[in-house]
Amino acid sequence: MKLSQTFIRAASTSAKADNPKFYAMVLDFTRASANILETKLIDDSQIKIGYDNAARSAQHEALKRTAVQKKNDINGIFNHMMPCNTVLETSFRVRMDDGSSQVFSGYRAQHSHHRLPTKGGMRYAPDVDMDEVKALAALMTWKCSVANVPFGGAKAGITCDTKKYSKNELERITRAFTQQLTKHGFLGPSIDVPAPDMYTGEQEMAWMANEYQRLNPTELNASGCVTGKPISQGGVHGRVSATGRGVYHGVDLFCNSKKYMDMVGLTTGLEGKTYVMQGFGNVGFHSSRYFNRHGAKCIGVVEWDGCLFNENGIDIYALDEHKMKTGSITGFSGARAWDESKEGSLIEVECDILGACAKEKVITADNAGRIKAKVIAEGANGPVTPLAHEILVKNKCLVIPDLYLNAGGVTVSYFEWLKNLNHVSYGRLTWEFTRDQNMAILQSVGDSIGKTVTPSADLEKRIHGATEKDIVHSGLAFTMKRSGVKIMETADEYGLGLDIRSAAYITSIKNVYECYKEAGFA
Ligand SMILES: NC(=O)C1=CN([C@@H]2O[C@H](COP(=O)(O)OP(=O)(O)OC[C@H]3O[C@@H](n4cnc5c(N)ncnc54)[C@H](OP(=O)(O)O)[C@@H]3O)[C@@H](O)[C@H]2O)C=CC1
Ligand SMILES: O=C(O)CCC(=O)C(=O)O
Repeated sequence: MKLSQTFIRAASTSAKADNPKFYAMVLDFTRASANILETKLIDDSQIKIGYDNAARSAQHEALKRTAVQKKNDINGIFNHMMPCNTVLETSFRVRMDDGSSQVFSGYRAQHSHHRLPTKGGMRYAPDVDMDEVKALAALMTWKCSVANVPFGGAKAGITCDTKKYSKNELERITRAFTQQLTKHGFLGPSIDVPAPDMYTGEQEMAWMANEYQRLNPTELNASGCVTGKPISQGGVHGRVSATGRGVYHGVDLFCNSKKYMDMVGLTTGLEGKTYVMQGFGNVGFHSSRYFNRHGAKCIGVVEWDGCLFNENGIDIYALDEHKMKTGSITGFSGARAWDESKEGSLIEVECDILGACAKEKVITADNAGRIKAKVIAEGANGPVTPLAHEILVKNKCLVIPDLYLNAGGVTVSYFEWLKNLNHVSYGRLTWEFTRDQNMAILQSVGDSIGKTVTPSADLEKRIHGATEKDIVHSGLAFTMKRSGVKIMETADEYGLGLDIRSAAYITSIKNVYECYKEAGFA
């Protein structure tokens, strides 16, 4: 099928009430950007003849090919890149605490095998289905690629409402699903490596790793079958807060760009900016922590069961404590309850930044025109539909897109997986050596000036080598900065203005395209 025929804006046609299927929505974004990239790739292949012999003969060959042939070559690869490579839908029976049994549906989609293992989280929610898991798996491919994390994309889900099950039942559900994934070849450190997502966390990852190790007792790298584990099970420092920390780095990068802030009419820097946070789970809470630490003020929190507002700022630590104790943000005394039925949607209030950190399709063509925030931080996967995205860009809103902004989680998962394969924690081999080396430098300086040089209090704190936490934090900051800058360069190169989503997709698709192209195929 020709690319131009395939890449019709799927969501636009299926979006009467702007409620596109999630997978169609991700394909829509991907295809729109692939179309832009296709034209550029054809133009770029009108190359000048250089001096290197191998390059020259390839260039002569390229010159002989017509634009149509080039387009067909590109389409051949693009068409292979779009659909999910392999999917698993399985049902399994679990014993409940009262002795009865219940059947659950579980899904795993591996979107792209251009790099292995495939990687992506696992969510438990009452409405999870194959479409949602495929959409999230595709997003993982583009996310890993834009962040230069060497994995293909995948995602898993189990249709279940975690609030209805005991801890023992959740453990049996997780172990049973792990058995299914293992049996069908959808789990393993070199095949497919899940991680936390909505309503899963360290505990579920620990059960999964333990079950996989039980089923594969001789597998040396077994603990690398899943990331987001507790430290005692081979986890890495910093994974729990990594997605939120990455959200902060991405928002900080764009908010410190005069060019982007001028486009949306804000001053640079996070200091003094107000924000509303939708979703106060792992991603929402940790993003808020870093926003606050850098001077931003949380004026509203939105959850499915209630909303809070305080124009003087919400103490997010106290709110977290309250949610831990009561299971909900409602009833928190540090802010007033916002009544959406009378006051309208809280995500539509005047603020600088809206953190969309709950779930997909929360901003659609129906409410996009009423959003007043100048920056939307997509901590969640897929919070904005394609039609809403167009409206927001037209209204001069900077949407920092999911595939880039929430890549901090998978980036640190990558570090955890490497730690598991290396069987050694970060910093262990250099800790003492770095201290001795730094002391030797001070001694040498002292000898040459004839004085004893003692380390300052600050140097004393860092005189040892970097800790695991230091390495993870700096690796994450570097990744977010490098990919953010690359996306800005792509936006400039293609003249995309505030359409950072297309810039991120183009950057990402191009990486995967080059990987397939250079690998060749028989
Ligand atoms: N965890 C990770 O590392 C990563 C997660 N993401 C994405 O971030 C998003 C959130 O995930 P995560 O924080 O891990 O999940 P959590 O389960 O920790 O948190 C989800 C939060 O959103 C709230 N919520 C659920 N539905 C709604 C709704 N309709 N409106 C407002 N709030 C709602 C939940 O409330 P309650 O607790 O009361 O039910 C909860 O506070 C998802 O899209 C996920 O795919 C992306 C990258 C990595
Ligand atoms: O940490 C990971 O492997 C994946 C996290 C995830 O599911 C996501 O980024 O959406």
